[in-house]
Amino acid sequence: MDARISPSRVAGRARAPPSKSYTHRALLAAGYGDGTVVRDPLDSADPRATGRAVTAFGGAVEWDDAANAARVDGFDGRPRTPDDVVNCENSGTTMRLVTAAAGLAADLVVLTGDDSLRSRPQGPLLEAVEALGGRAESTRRNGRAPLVVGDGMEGGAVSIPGDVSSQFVTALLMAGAVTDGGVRVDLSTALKSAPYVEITREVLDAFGVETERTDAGFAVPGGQSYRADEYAVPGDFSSISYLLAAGAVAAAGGEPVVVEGARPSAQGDSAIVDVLDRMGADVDWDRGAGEIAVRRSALSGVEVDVGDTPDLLPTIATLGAVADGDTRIVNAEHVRYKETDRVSAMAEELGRMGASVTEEPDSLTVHGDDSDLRGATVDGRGDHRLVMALAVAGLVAEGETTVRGAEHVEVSFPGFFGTLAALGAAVDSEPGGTARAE
Ligand SMILES: O=C(O)C1=C[C@@H](OP(=O)(O)O)[C@@H](O)[C@H](O)C1
Ligand SMILES: C=C(OP(=O)(O)O)C(=O)O
Repeated sequence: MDARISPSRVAGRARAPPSKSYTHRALLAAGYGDGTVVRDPLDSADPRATGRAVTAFGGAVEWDDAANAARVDGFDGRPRTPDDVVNCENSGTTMRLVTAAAGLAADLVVLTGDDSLRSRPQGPLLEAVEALGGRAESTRRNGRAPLVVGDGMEGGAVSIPGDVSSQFVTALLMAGAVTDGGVRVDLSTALKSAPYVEITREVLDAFGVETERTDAGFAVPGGQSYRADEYAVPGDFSSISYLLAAGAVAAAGGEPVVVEGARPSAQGDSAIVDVLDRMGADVDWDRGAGEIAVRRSALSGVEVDVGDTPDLLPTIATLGAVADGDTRIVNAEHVRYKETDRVSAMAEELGRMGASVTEEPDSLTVHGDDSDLRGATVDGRGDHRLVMALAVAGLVAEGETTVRGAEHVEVSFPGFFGTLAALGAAVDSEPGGTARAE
């Protein structure tokens, strides 16, 4: 599906969708337990994949849209061996978290995913599961899915790199809690995306599962049970970043875009508020009310370290194309291991729209002074974050922008185009008309 975006002004209130990261963890934690109602879950493609894995492991997940809840019956401890392969589709979080869970199964579990997911690195996690006494192999012996995992992983200590994916740590902590001996994860290189491990620890704590920071990494004592009657998911700051960016570049003169559902949590991506502030945006976060207001203002380039916040790179790159001066996004190599290589994909696609961008292995610099955004046909490359960041650029490009593969917003923010339209953006994301709020 194509989305066509014409230059627009936006204003009004919008609600952030619930957090994808919290939803994945809550569904799987509920699966490790004996039953939980997950309130305000993100009902989108990636959490649905985690929900199906919980079901395959012997639990049950009922999505109740009317009640805004997912009712989970857990498999209570070690998962049952699934009857069929587990397809994680496009979701890296699902594949990593489910790989460690599968390591606990008595027999073998086969995990696969779409083309993108089967190209993403899993090797260090497979080695860790093997070091803990399970079996974990890549069928193509290239460290990528399809995977064959199982054979009753036990507890113990493992060393893994921290600069490929923090999801390996999350996965081992979640599974380690139900082993007899617990799991200690020592990091052999500095941890990137570290706030995501704090999200994990926050969710596990809410399910009564204790974790620890150690000198070399993290540990989880064994013999624990996941227990929570209810768990409520907060709003998603990666999704919020697109709405705030839309307001910062395209809000109608003097009028704010107000994003609701922005309560403080462990999400590193709340750093988008600080990034916008440093760029000169008129942005105000009322933490108590969970609301962020942003008005359009002149933006200036800044340097942003995305070591902790890889998912913000596409949003910041778009902001950089609108700002004056250079926006340098550094510490970004791990952003290449996502649904696409987002460093080079954003360089190329923003380049098609007239942005001047310099790509280096670990950084992306957008030269705002040499960037004059013009409408173009750009390719979302099957990556939800590219689609959303390029759509925001389309709000201020001269002429019409067509984003290919717009349906991929389904992964994390299914209502994205409707939300933009309700704010007043001229967006046509369906055959037969331009959606614009009255
Ligand atoms: O654990 C999570 O929920 C996530 C961790 C991050 O990945 P990495 O740890 O692989 O950087 C992030 O990019 C991803 O969108 C979600
Ligand atoms: C990288 C992402 O998610 P995952 O790793 O779960 O595919 C993302 O949502 O940007």
